Amino acid sequence: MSQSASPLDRERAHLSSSRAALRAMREDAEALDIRDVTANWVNAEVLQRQIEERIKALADLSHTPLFFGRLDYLHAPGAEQAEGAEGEQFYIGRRHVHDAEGDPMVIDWRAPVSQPFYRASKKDPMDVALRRRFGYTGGELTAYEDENLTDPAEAERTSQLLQQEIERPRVGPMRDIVATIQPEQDEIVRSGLAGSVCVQGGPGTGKTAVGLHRVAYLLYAHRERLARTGTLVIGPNKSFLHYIEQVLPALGELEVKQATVDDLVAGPVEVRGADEAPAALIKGDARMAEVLRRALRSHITLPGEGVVVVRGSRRWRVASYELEEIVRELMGRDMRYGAAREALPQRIAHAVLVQMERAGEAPDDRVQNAVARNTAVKAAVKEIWPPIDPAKLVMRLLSDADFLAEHADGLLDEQEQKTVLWAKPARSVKTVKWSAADAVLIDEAADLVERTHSLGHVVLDEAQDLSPMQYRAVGRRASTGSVTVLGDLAQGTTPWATQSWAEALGHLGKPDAVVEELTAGFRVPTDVITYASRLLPHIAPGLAPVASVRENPGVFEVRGVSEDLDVVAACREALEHEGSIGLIAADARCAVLGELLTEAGMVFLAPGEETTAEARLTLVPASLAKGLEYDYVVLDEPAAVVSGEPDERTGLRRLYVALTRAVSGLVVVHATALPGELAPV
Ligand SMILES: Nc1ncnc2c1ncn2[C@@H]1O[C@H](COP(=O)(O)OP(=O)(O)OP(=O)(O)O)[C@@H](O)[C@H]1O
Repeated sequence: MSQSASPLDRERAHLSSSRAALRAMREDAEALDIRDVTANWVNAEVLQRQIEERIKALADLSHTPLFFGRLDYLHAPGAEQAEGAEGEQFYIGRRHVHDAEGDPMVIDWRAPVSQPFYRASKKDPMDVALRRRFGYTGGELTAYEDENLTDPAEAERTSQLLQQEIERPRVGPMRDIVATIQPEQDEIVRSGLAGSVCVQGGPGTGKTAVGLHRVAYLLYAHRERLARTGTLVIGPNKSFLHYIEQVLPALGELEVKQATVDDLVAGPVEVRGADEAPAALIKGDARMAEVLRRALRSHITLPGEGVVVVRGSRRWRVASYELEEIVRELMGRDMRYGAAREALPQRIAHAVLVQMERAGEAPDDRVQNAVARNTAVKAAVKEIWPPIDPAKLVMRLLSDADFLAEHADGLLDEQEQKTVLWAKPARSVKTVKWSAADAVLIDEAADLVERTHSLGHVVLDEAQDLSPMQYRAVGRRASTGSVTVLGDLAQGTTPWATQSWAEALGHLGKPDAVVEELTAGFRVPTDVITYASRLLPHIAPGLAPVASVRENPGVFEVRGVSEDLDVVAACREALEHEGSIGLIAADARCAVLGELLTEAGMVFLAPGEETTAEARLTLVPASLAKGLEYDYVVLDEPAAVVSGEPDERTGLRRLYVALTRAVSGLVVVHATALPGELAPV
């Protein structure tokens, strides 16, 4: 390229040579012939799968630019910052691209040299002279914007490209924010794997985005370790998981599992029933963990008599006091019920071996194993430390008033015990209509019997809604790993929603996690968030309102209407704007509104379904709105959203969630009076 080419042309040239380099990398991967290098077919399969994944990861996605930024360092990173040391230029993108010589063309955003792209400022330029952001239109590089971080004459200003990215209308599922992660978000994204983090942030402050980028970052920085131990993202429901499922693959991470808490504990039983709130509240209380522990341990009985082991012509007797000693010792250890049960026969056998040695025999390990398998020993173990089925244990606690009373003594009062007991005792584990809270109890019991497998890192989104027992279920899946907890106390809509992060983190087993707060709002326009924040003093006193960084003032209207057809009309008006439209209504109103939309010939989707040019309207029951966003929201009948919940505070919190889903505009339509709490404060 000639020297006279414009800077934009030069950047475009770098883009096309980077694309060519990526293509070459992909072709190299495709051409790999592994037939000669692998000794057996199992290895070949594994290797082939890795190569296929690499090929997939090297795809050049036309809608995601290969790089979005450039950093011109004053000195080569890592080199002595001596006078005269040469600077270096890096293009920052979603993945590494190198040329035929192996020199980098694009650097992964997660690499240490990329960090100043997110964090450098005039105050702390981090050895960066120039930060350049690129703007794309339909895959074409069309603009760039520079910040000369070390130039004292240049004033600090907000980036227009950044602002445009934040203001861009939303269509379809959630997208990554890799080009515009903010400094305070980046600190959370890049915090170390060893520590757990908890992020409190109001609606639209980017908690979900931060959590997903953090997983991508950790997978980059600790790929091998996490490939072994695994990562998991937990979200509130299937629609939400569907909404976020594209983000990690877009960042090149295909292996992260996603689940709801219900999915985590599913397996032993099928959930077909539901609890009334008071019962669910007690079943979700952390005291239940102790009830279960006691109930399980009550099955351990101290031996009434000793064990006699016959071997050949000799009989060996382990006296009951000796057995008792063994059992007490095992009970005193921090061992799972099942592990201790497995250890017991060996302990008894050991006691026999000691006697054999005293009698002048020289038994070896094989003899000890044989004694451990002896029928008399097995029978004793079964009696002393019987096998326990976790589901049966929970079934008995919830059906047998005496059994519950015995183990809940001093933990649950009489009324509480009555509340959790089933009206009719169950006949078998299979016929019980298990509730979601029961499944969590079974999961706790299962963990008492056998340690739950722990992952390397778990991200828990919308964490404020979990019960203490659910936190414990999540916590044991990260007992040897770390967690990222994301939530907003003001959006807690379950009867057991947490009151404080310290409490939640305690139940999760991560009391030392750092609590960070995000307050800059990227979703909701100022007028809308100001209106919604009127509810804050009633639903979460003490929490700071979100400060919107959106420049677009958005559309905001509160409209009194007289009939349901006016709601349909409001949706039709909203459809005149581009982007996605959400009609949010109390769950009980959705059927009626759905019928009216159909009669009006308007196509609509369910939450989580992907919007298309033909179908941009989603009918969202208020109970499923959490975590989602739409360009324009028509919020139907706030009073019905509030009264749809068992208590007023929950109702107002549900309303707060519904009011904060809009990116560009919110129209509140109501035929009945608005809740008084929406009056100006
Ligand atoms: N740094 C950023 N640059 C551009 N967009 C951003 C940034 N951070 C967040 N966003 C956008 O703001 C919107 C809200 O983000 P997100 O859903 O992560 O917020 P949240 O805190 O989880 O909200 P809620 O509490 O409602 O679940 C998303 O569209 C997200 O892409």
